[in-house]
Amino acid sequence: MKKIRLHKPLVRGILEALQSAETKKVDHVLPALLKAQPKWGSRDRNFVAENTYEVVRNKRFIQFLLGGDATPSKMLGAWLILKGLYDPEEEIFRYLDPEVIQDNARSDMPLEIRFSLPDELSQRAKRELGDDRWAKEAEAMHGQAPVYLRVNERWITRDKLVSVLLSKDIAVEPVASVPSAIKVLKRAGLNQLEEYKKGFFEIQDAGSQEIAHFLDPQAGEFIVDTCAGAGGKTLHLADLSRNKAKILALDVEEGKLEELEKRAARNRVSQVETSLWNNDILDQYRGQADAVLMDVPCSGLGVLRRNPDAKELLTEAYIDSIRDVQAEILQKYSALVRKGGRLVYATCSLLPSENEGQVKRFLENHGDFELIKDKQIWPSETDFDGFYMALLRKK
Ligand SMILES: C[S@@+](CC[C@H](N)C(=O)[O-])C[C@H]1O[C@@H](n2cnc3c(N)ncnc32)[C@H](O)[C@@H]1O
Repeated sequence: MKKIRLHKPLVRGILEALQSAETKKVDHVLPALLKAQPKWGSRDRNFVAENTYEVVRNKRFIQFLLGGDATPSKMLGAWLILKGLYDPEEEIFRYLDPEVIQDNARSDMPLEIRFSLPDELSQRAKRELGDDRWAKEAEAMHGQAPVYLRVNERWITRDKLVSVLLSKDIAVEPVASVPSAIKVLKRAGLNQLEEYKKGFFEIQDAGSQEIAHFLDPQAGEFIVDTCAGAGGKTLHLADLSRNKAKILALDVEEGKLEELEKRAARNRVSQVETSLWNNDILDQYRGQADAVLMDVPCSGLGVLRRNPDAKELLTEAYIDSIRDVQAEILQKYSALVRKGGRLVYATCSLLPSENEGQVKRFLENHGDFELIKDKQIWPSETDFDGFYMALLRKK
């Protein structure tokens, strides 16, 4: 195997991140670590970030290569060997045999090991989706997630933003099937750009963008976004309605709504009001909303590749409990929809029990609603994250 020299501080940086990631979320660990190294250039930063994420994402697979549980140091060594980066001078490669590791990687192994999935989660997905569909989706969701932008069409057209970004050497292309989406072909410091600071675009998966289009907000409407979080979809609804719909953004977490308000200021959106969920909201707005978006909490199975360390948490018990929350939100907030009004129920899950199953159960108990259309976005067919959305109408 070809030997190369690895830059020691970078190897130490990855190791430090991996050690911290044993007890903390990798999303929290990495930014702090990179911030403490202002002298690293963008290539070095990418090298550290990518390899940290990859080792976390491939944990079970790497353990298989090493014949069992292993230290972060050995895991990183094995991973770099697989990528063809081998430096026998480096401590992390000591006691590792590159040939054995490469042979092990070529051997037959179940999908749960190949894609580092917990057995319980994978069994559930197979039961609900069937083996073939799950195999395709697990593979599609295994790698690094692509980056997409959502253009704020109130401020700039998509074509114009594409040409501005290309002129700055940022490789991008429009996404044919989603009118607001641009795919970023090579990672770049997007949130440092003047265009971002001016609110010309947000960073948002293309599948996620389909949800606001599904609701089709109109100027003059009163819209409630019941699970607004930090406002990814709220802001898109505001842009599509040309900032002319009145939007009430609700959530149960204050910190997220505060973030939404900051983003709304950057997007120059003025028609959004935020509120923590409380029972008075129902009394105040019962039967008044022209449209309600329920972007409910879910297993997040469709966004696994963005949260490589979250999959361990997706036990049967957790998925069942989150389904109860979804049913409760549907039941409770549907009272906000006016007669003839629209309701969009959405998740970032692939599981029918969180998706069409929930909608079916809701319709069985709510004869005053009807299903207009629904859609499942499959990562394997789109390279977007996996989302489900259903458009219902109150009769
Ligand atoms: C899928 S996330 C929403 C993402 C957000 N719409 C966006 O586009 O960025 C689901 C949100 O539901 C919120 N949530 C959880 N339980 C809730 C409840 N009972 N009522 C309202 N929101 C709830 C969570 O705090 C979380 O922000």
